[in-house]
Amino acid sequence: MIRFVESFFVKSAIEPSDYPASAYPEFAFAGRSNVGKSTLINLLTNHKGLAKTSSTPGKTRLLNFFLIRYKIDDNDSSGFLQFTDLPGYGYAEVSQAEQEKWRRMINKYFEQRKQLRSLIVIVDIRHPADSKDIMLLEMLRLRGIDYCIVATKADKIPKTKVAKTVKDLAKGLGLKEEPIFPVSALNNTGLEPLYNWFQNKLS
Ligand SMILES: Nc1nc2c(ncn2[C@@H]2O[C@H](COP(=O)(O)OP(=O)(O)OP(=O)(O)O)[C@@H](O)[C@H]2O)c(=O)[nH]1
Repeated sequence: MIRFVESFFVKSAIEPSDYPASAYPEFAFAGRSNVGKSTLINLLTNHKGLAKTSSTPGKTRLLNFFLIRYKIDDNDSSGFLQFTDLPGYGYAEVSQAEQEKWRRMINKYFEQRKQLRSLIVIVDIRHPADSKDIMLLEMLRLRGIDYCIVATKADKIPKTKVAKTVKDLAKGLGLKEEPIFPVSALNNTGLEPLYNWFQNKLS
């Protein structure tokens, strides 16, 4: 199984000319503000302070690039990949103009970042598919960008309801073959299928 054994913050950027030049396979994380994006990055990398976490929505407004060293035990291989933490979208107090700025920033990233392997779209398991999530998925489909969904905060609903909630969410988001992974950062559950997914994307 793949493990992320070392992780480093590389830089923050807005414009493509400032993106780090390295061409390692890249995975980007996106989602509405406060869904638990930073928490998920920290959990996956087992590095608490890597992405800043905060209970105040809308803290992440830049693209943050991270370098990750991975190891795969099964075949004794290792290598590097990059994570990009994309700014959160859809916080309540943000104006139309700010949202348009966000769309432009993200579109530029999708256009320029040829090493982008896949996007991890993060949603809160308790909230039905939101128009902002759907808009992002449409952008990805139009560009033919691969993605999966992570439904965070699975601990906030009864265990017996997780499977049905995930099914409804997949339907609401218009998913076809794309996987959806329920995860709880509080209980540290649901990560193995996601690690598996990363490993498959690298092979
Ligand atoms: N119960 C529970 N709380 C979680 C989980 N994941 C994240 N949280 C909490 O949700 C809040 C927001 O988490 P963040 O990781 O800062 O969210 P974010 O999406 O990075 O937020 P922005 O920086 O605003 O984009 C924090 O209080 C976390 O502790 C989870 O799986 N379960």
